[in-house]
Amino acid sequence: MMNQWNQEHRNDEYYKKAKKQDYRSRASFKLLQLNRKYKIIKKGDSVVDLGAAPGGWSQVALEAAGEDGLVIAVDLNWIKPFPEENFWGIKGDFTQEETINEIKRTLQGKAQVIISDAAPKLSGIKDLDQLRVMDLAQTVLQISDSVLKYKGNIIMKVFQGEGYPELLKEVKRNFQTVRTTKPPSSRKKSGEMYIVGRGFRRAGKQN
Ligand SMILES: C[S@@+](CC[C@H](N)C(=O)[O-])C[C@H]1O[C@@H](n2cnc3c(N)ncnc32)[C@H](O)[C@@H]1O
Repeated sequence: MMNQWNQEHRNDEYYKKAKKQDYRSRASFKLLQLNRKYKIIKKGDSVVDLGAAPGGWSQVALEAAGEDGLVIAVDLNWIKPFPEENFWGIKGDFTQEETINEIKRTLQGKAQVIISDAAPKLSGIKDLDQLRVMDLAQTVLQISDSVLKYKGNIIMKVFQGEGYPELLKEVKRNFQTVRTTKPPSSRKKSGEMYIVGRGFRRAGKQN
């Protein structure tokens, strides 16, 4: 018998839309809505998608960046490849240096955009989970230091709680304009928030 979560999920408007429009996840609509509002990904952009499986955000990024763009998708889990030649999947842990090096090798330069919908495995212990969420978000910021182009953009998922104000401050130090937002397709009862940063301005990094 179907449990309550599955039942609610299947009745969900965005779940149905994702099925109908051939998106791999309902999460696709979050990036669609964020990108429509903030114009983060443009044609020809190189995009690094951190925590990308099963690939719903990558699909949207591929559409937004077009055939002259590049999408590199990284996840602990295998991501079924897309037919587009400008898609590159990496199975790996982005907290590990070898994975970062593989991203850099594939990029052959730097990315205009980093998107991260990454979420750690939850233990159910609230404080520990918040710590893991914040650790992962800090790692995403560190990756932007070496992977993102000067004036590049970022979208990252976070959960409000311990460590969130400090993280937000750090994003504000690193980007010219920063917004926090919850797209309409993000479930109201979910504590997730998205930080949108534009204009990466790390000192001395002009490329
Ligand atoms: C909510 S899902 C992403 C959904 C995706 N944006 C989509 O639209 O299909 C979060 C993903 O983060 C991945 N993840 C969490 N920690 C990771 C890490 N350290 N390295 C790589 N992927 C990670 C998980 O494996 C999971 O697939």
